[in-house]
Amino acid sequence: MAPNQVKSFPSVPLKDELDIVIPTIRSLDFLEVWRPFFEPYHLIIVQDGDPTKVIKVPDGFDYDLYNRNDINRILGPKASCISFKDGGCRCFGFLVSKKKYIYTVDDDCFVAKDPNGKDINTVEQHLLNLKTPSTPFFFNTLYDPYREGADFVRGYPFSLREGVPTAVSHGLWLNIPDYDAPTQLVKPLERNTRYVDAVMTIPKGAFYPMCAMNLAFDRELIGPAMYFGLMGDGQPISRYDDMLAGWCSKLICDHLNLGVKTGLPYLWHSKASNPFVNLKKEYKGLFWQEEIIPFFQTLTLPKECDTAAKCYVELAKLIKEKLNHIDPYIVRLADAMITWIDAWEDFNPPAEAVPAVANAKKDAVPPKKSK
Ligand SMILES: O=c1ccn([C@@H]2O[C@H](COP(=O)(O)OP(=O)(O)O[C@H]3OC[C@H](O)[C@H](O)[C@H]3O)[C@@H](O)[C@H]2O)c(=O)[nH]1
Ligand SMILES: [Mn+2]
Repeated sequence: MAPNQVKSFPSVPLKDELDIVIPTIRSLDFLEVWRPFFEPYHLIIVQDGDPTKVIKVPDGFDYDLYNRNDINRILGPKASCISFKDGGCRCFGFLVSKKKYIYTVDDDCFVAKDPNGKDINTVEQHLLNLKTPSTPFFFNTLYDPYREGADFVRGYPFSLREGVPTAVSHGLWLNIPDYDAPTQLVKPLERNTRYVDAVMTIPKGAFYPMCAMNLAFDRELIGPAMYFGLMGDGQPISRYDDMLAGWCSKLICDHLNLGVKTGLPYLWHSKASNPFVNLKKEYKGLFWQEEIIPFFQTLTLPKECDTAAKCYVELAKLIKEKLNHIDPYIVRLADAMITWIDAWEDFNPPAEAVPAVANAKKDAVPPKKSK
């Protein structure tokens, strides 16, 4: 069946293909409203903050919960690359998962309703987005041609209609939009009530502010690039975890001819974090990005970089070399990017890796398992 004939998607949960990763420093009570959609899946919960705090997981969910002690024990010195006191700690869950797809969601996000009043199954829509091709080389004005009731419009080159594999599916949010602190401060009461029934491929060469609140990706295609940086405690910046991963993953997707989609599904984001606290955390990013983003926009990776991991190592080197004048932190970040790839390959050995390394991880002490 040609990809543009994929019009619907079995609602049977693909529990062997996807893990759900949740970073939390608060509570997991939100899982109750997601139960119909999440219960079939394995959850990887990354508990941030005080590891002695007991975070209750509602009964009936299959999960592994990792706190900071687990991360330190499992990664050893390489744990230094995982943020503490920042939602970016979630990338530890991406590392230890063994599934093809990841869905990551924040603990203040709830099930939204579509215009017909139907609960939105975000997992199902993300899987549809990821399992149908993207069209980064030529924009289809009727948006995603692989969706029910859509197709390629007149003039769309037939040579491009197969599309490319989709690596990232970026969902959106009703109610509290993902605004930066200055915008939150001047528009504290603004709520997003606009449901746009569209999924579109972000064109090759265009970057975007990737938000991790409602995000899915193909680990096998782009997992190594989904590092959420060194943020939070002990770092000069926070809340740019997903932005860094967005810049890096989009550059690498463009280089490897992989696609990134944004749009449906929506969820309901309920918690507006404190804009004054957020400003303190993210302000350096507001002006650093004015220099970092043009760096990404003008960067070309060598053609020898034919995997996400190889691209990422090269990118870390270039960031260290070209951006270190911004702040000494950039050097630490670039080094942490390399540590991340080392840790990634410990858990996800490349085909030619020595089996002994892979076995070493089997001896790692298991985390707190579900009941
Ligand atoms: O120190 C921390 C702070 C938060 N978390 C967990 O991360 C998730 C997001 O936290 P929060 O809802 O407070 O963030 P927002 O202000 O809504 O903005 C988010 O936008 C999307 C990205 O996730 C971004 O990183 C956030 O800035 C939530 O699950 C918290 O429990 C944490 O683990 N450690
Ligand atoms: Mn939030």
